[in-house]
Amino acid sequence: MTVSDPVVEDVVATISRSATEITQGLIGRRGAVDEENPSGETQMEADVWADEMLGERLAAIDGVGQYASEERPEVEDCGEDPGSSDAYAVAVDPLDGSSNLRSNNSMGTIFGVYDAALPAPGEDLIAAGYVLYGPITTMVIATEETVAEYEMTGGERQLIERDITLPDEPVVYGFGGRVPDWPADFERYAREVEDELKLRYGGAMIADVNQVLTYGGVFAYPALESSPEGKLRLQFEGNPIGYVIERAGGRSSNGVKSLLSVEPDALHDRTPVHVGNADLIDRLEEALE
Ligand SMILES: O=P(O)(O)OC[C@H]1O[C@](O)(COP(=O)(O)O)[C@@H](O)[C@@H]1O
Ligand SMILES: [Mg+2]
Ligand SMILES: [Mg+2]
Repeated sequence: MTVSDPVVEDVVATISRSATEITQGLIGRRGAVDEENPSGETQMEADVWADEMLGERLAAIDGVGQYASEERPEVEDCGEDPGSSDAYAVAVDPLDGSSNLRSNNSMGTIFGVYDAALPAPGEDLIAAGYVLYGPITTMVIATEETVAEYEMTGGERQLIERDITLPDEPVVYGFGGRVPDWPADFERYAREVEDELKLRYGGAMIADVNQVLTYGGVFAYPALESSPEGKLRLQFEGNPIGYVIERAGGRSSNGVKSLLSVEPDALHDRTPVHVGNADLIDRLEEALE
């Protein structure tokens, strides 16, 4: 199944082809480099390498006017200005969960295609999705039409399921941050959820969110006492994942409202992230009031 917008299809096909190379290229790139990304986090060799590969390939697509990534400070202009023409902007988290490289656990690649110049609110997304490097490599793509899952074989994607929606009965939860660093109102909510659902937390948002999409439940990287904006980045993580989960019938929230309606101030803004079954996110917002 191809995506009906040709530019989005090109973006998706480019990421699909790169996914196999990324899994193979992780070997030998599991160490840290002596640099920090714009969020002040240590970069791994594979973070920098995957960003360079995806940046070069995505910027070369006709109709992609901007490329931005978690790993580089500024938006790269690569053609038309997305704010004033037919071009789109692509925002990428080249490797999500790269601290899992050393321990060889799951990771992902996240992308969002915005019909606006970056930074932009998630309401300007026209497509978003992710690659999950698990025991097999899969891809989830959300567009205005559908949410679909693919298995990746040798750079080609094979449709497994379309019109994916979150199961009605939630099963799993995963919450990031150290418990003593959780604000008291979030901790009270977490205690309730713990009684109802099973813990699944693996340290890569994509892997944890894919469990929520598959089994139903809630994923959060909440506001912390030490970091009221949480850890995850709105443009590269919060918005794309909020879009996927909302397109699949769930809800996203920064604690107050949909992640997609948050106006960004800067490219690398962080935000508390909560996504999952609608009633679990409604309860979260009530708990944080
Ligand atoms: O190590 P922690 O605090 O549990 O953080 C894990 C979270 O941080 C992240 O790894 C941040 O993403 P990056 O690896 O892209 O920086 C998320 O994928 C994950 O949910
Ligand atoms: Mg990430
Ligand atoms: Mg990353």
